[in-house]
Amino acid sequence: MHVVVNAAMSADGKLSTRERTQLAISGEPDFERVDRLRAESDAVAVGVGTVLADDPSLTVKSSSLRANRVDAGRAVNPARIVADSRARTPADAIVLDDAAETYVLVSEAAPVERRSALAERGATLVTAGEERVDLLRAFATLQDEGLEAVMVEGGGELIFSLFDTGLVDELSVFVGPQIVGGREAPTLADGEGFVEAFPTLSLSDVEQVGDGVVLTWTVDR
Ligand SMILES: NC(=O)C1=CN([C@@H]2O[C@H](COP(=O)(O)OP(=O)(O)OC[C@H]3O[C@@H](n4cnc5c(N)ncnc54)[C@H](OP(=O)(O)O)[C@@H]3O)[C@@H](O)[C@H]2O)C=CC1
Ligand SMILES: Nc1nc(O)c(N)c(N[C@@H]2O[C@H](COP(=O)(O)O)[C@@H](O)[C@H]2O)n1
Repeated sequence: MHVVVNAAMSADGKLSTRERTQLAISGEPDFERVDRLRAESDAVAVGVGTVLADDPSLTVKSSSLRANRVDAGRAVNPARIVADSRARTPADAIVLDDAAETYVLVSEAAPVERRSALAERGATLVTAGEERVDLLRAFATLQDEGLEAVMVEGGGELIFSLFDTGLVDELSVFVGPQIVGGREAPTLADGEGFVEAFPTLSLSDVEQVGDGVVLTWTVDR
């Protein structure tokens, strides 16, 4: 499996505001780049915090990119993955529509009625971990399901955990020209934070995109 994290952050490293509502950091040229990345992926992953905050669709927006996928014998959209220990994804969340297959990663602690509600909406549930999703085990199951190229869009809690478990191969970040501030505002990597054994990165590309810059790194092993 190859895991790419892609996100957009302000110049001060924030993914959104302290109110945790969706913030347009990048513009059209970056959305097109993100759309291409999605189109190349077998699946697009987010944490349930992003589902609750943004209600994203995580689908490919360009009709020609969708057509290319179908011509190549792939599903019209990549699958969607939500890390959601307690199955809090609302039954009417857009990620549960029929535009793509959706995997919800849950823990043993997910209430039965919540699991049933998601299964009724067509989600495939992957159970791994007692209280919180065990990402290593869950991603191994996803790989067994044939998902090789996985793009992770956020948010900061999920991104930190993926670095913590050593699952990330590549990181690309659009850095936009604004300061958001706020000690409670989500950053690219939140969680508990590292105090030692920091994951290190090797810069592979720098590209100006619109009024920002996209930095691409590979993760050192
Ligand atoms: N600018 C950008 O590119 C992006 C911005 N965002 C923004 O980020 C914010 C949401 O980010 P954030 O609040 O960090 O939420 P996340 O999307 O990272 O979701 C975090 C939640 O995922 C669940 N989860 C399940 N298993 C794990 C695990 N092993 N490790 C970590 N989390 C796990 C947890 O909930 P539980 O314990 O219930 O399972 C956790 O609270 C929003 O404001 C959104 O707008 C989001 C994506 C991209
Ligand atoms: N690339 C990018 N730039 C921003 O400024 C953003 N706020 C985000 N957010 C991510 O995009 C998701 C929305 O996807 P849909 O348009 O609904 O398909 C959102 O949930 C974040 O993951 N990304």
